Amino acid sequence: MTEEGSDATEGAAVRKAGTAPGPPVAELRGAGKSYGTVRALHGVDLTVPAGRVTCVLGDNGAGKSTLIKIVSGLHRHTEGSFLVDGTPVRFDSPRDALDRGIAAVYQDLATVPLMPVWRNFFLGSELTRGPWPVRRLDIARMKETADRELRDMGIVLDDLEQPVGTLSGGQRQCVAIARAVHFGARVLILDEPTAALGVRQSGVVLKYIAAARERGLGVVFITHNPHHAYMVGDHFAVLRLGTLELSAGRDEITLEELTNHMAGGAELAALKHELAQVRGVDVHGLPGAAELGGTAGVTPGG
Ligand SMILES: Nc1ncnc2c1ncn2[C@@H]1O[C@H](COP(=O)(O)OP(=O)(O)OP(=O)(O)O)[C@@H](O)[C@H]1O
Repeated sequence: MTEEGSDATEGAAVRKAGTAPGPPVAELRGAGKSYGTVRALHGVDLTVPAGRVTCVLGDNGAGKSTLIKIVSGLHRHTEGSFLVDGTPVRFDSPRDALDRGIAAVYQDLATVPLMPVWRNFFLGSELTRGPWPVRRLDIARMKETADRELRDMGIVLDDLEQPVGTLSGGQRQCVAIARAVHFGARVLILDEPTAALGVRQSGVVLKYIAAARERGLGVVFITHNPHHAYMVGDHFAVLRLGTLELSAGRDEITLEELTNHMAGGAELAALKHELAQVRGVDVHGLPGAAELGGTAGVTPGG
């Protein structure tokens, strides 16, 4: 695969700015989910417009997985509402979500490592030719289509016959993104796509996130990395203990403020104070309470 612009910093260059967001494809209104007595998510408002990257950030246990499970049809919300194209929905399965154009790409991708790239691209939706009962796999058309779709997303592989397991983690994510786009996704949910990747591979994935947006998809980018989020994000939602702590457009928040929100503001200041008592720990680089208060103008949860 040729990886153009594979430096993470180039992600910033491909971020589209200044155009009006498309209509919301998916929308959560006061949505929440309880597992028995555990309230994993509560009162969350989130809009996923076409042609925009909506970043959902949060620490471990913040509720990110629960949120994507609701939007991708794995779990049903137990409070508030979930709308697709302005109509309230309740999905029974990921298949229902896919039928409405909502596709999720998970960290542990559902690919078969030993199968060629083109075969994985069409896994479960193989093209066939000829009449029943002599219908056969249309290998030529699958290869040609996979090649075209990958190229259209700027992904050039030397050999589509290579097993998908030989691709890097970033390349596999890209194939999964191109696949979702080909099969008609309008909303792409990416669950921590850069979590296990180095800087270079993360840059590649960020580039394809931007490419999906350029093709008019609404992208939900789940991450705990504010730097990655800020390179491509148009809107930022920070979850904390199951509620929306912050919801801000790109022009309403700086990277520094977003990072401070993710760091847990007051908690980090308390941690700094505590660590300052420990010999051998340098806390000079950590922001103090004063620096962490700089998010005025951002509407929490708005
Ligand atoms: N099936 C479940 N049954 C009971 N509690 C659950 C279930 N799934 C999640 N929770 C709880 O809901 C809360 C939110 O979890 P969730 O997995 O959505 O967070 P997360 O932000 O995705 O975290 P991580 O980054 O660690 O995956 C946690 O307190 C978790 O323990």
